[in-house]
Amino acid sequence: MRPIQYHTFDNFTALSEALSQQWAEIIRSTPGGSSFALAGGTTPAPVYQRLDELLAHMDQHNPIKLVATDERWVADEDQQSNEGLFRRCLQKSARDKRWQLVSLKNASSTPEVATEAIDARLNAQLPQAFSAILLGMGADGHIASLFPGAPVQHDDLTCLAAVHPQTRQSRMSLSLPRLLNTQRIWLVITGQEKRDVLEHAVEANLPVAALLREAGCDIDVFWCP
Ligand SMILES: O=C(O)[C@H](O)[C@@H](O)[C@H](O)[C@H](O)COP(=O)(O)O
Repeated sequence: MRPIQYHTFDNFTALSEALSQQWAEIIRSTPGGSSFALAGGTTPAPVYQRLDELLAHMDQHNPIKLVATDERWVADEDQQSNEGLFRRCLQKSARDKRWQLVSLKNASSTPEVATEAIDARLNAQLPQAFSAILLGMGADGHIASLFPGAPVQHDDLTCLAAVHPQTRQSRMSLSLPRLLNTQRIWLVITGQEKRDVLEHAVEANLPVAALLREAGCDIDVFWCP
């Protein structure tokens, strides 16, 4: 199991500054292009907003590809959409066309119907390995839309349709193998409850435990109380 490196901050503003600076340096120093899988949810928005500001002052316009770790199967303009969250948080850089979003959605009726087409898009438009993935974690230990009790794929890159256990919302998620194909893993969580969940995830066999067990790189946990 790869070590977890905890980076602890007094508040989320300090956490966002540190992570976005590290992120911007990866972008700045990768002239061939970099790619990132990004979590949605309520936690990471300030990190994306700070990166947007850093991109606005960056001279190098190195190619950047973004993909959601998972997307809710809703209209783009729906406030629940993770891709919509990225567009709202990264407005300046979106306007300046500084990055390309590879969408996890299409006009299909359900994620189940769309999986094959989305997978073909991911395979065609994303590099083999991400420069970094930015994950959140639910209080139940889920990452992306890999929820407790769902079968975990260990060698199939195929994206997967999922249903949120509480909201019953349809989701499309990157699979664990595709998420693990990365040079860096950033897990961004807040509060003591989530830190405790993470620290007991392996014994409780939570979805995040598969990440801890199978990661091919160190896991950087960015945490504040
Ligand atoms: O679509 C989503 O909701 C995310 O991708 C999901 O995996 C999220 O990271 C966790 O549910 C934590 O969400 P919070 O940051 O809102 O606690």
